[in-house]
Amino acid sequence: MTAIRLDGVTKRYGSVTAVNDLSLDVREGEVFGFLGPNGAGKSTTINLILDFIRPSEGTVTVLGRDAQKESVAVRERTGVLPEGFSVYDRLTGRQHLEFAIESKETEDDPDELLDRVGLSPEDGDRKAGGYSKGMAQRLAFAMALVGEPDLLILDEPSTGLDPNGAREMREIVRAEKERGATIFFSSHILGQVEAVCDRVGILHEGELVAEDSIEGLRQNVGGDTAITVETKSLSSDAVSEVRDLDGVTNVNRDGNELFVTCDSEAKTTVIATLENAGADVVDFETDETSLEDLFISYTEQEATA
Ligand SMILES: Nc1ncnc2c1ncn2[C@@H]1O[C@H](COP(=O)(O)OP(=O)(O)OP(=O)(O)O)[C@@H](O)[C@H]1O
Repeated sequence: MTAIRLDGVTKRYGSVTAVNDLSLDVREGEVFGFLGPNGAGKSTTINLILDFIRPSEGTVTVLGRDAQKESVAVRERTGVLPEGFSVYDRLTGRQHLEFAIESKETEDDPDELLDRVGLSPEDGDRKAGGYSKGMAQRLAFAMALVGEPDLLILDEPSTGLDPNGAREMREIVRAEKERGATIFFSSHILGQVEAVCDRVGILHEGELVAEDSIEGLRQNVGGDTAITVETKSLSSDAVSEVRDLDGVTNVNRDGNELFVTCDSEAKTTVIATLENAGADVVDFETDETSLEDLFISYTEQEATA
């Protein structure tokens, strides 16, 4: 089954065409990165998927159901982390989760959910109005996870998260995929997307200008990629595992920092391999220029077409 299918979808706001004849398939069980510069139409697409707005033309099918006619059934099976989520100031973190659990009529344990997103039981007791940006984002993520949804829609999920929080978010995304969920991950931060996504779609001025694996897209740009990984602890086993990966051409270690040169296809697995091998990854930096090139080459190609 296809988790999300958009077929010839157009959304107009007066003279503005936010999404133009968009056709897109997100496969069941994959992590799909939805990329695009500001104003490309990403939020509009998410709002169409969730039936918050209606298309001017075309059809949207989610989890095998018509997104408009069966929106309630769709939302029951979908967890959403909206962009710019604002908390209810007077409710505690735990009350937010209790509310989400009640709405979805599930048996989740709020404290387990808090723990999963790195919030302590004491944080859960606090009024969310006093939360930091990152804490509020973690809470929103926990709310999206309620009820083991078949589909997770994450709109700019790393907003407000420090590198540690972003890493934890990636781990949860991987765990949710492992559980069998489909994850639709919208962002304009390429590095975050490529560390977890199986495939990406690049949206530009309301049109899909590319739909492929990051490796596939990157092959069009070509060249080796450099990754600098900062860790808190790095075992020699983890370093060896990275060295043994196909496509890794060079690995240099300096204390807890690792410098990896690899071809485009190996890149996605380097961070995952390190994290799976128990390395405590604090932050990583990829060859941003080539990522930018990738993005720009697709978005400018269309602009000049
Ligand atoms: N309610 C609305 N009324 C009029 N125009 C709108 C409305 N919502 C979106 N648009 C326009 O549609 C286009 C796409 O906007 P959208 O918010 O979907 O982009 P986005 O990719 O999510 O951008 P960002 O990364 O900045 O969040 C923009 O030109 C925007 O101004």
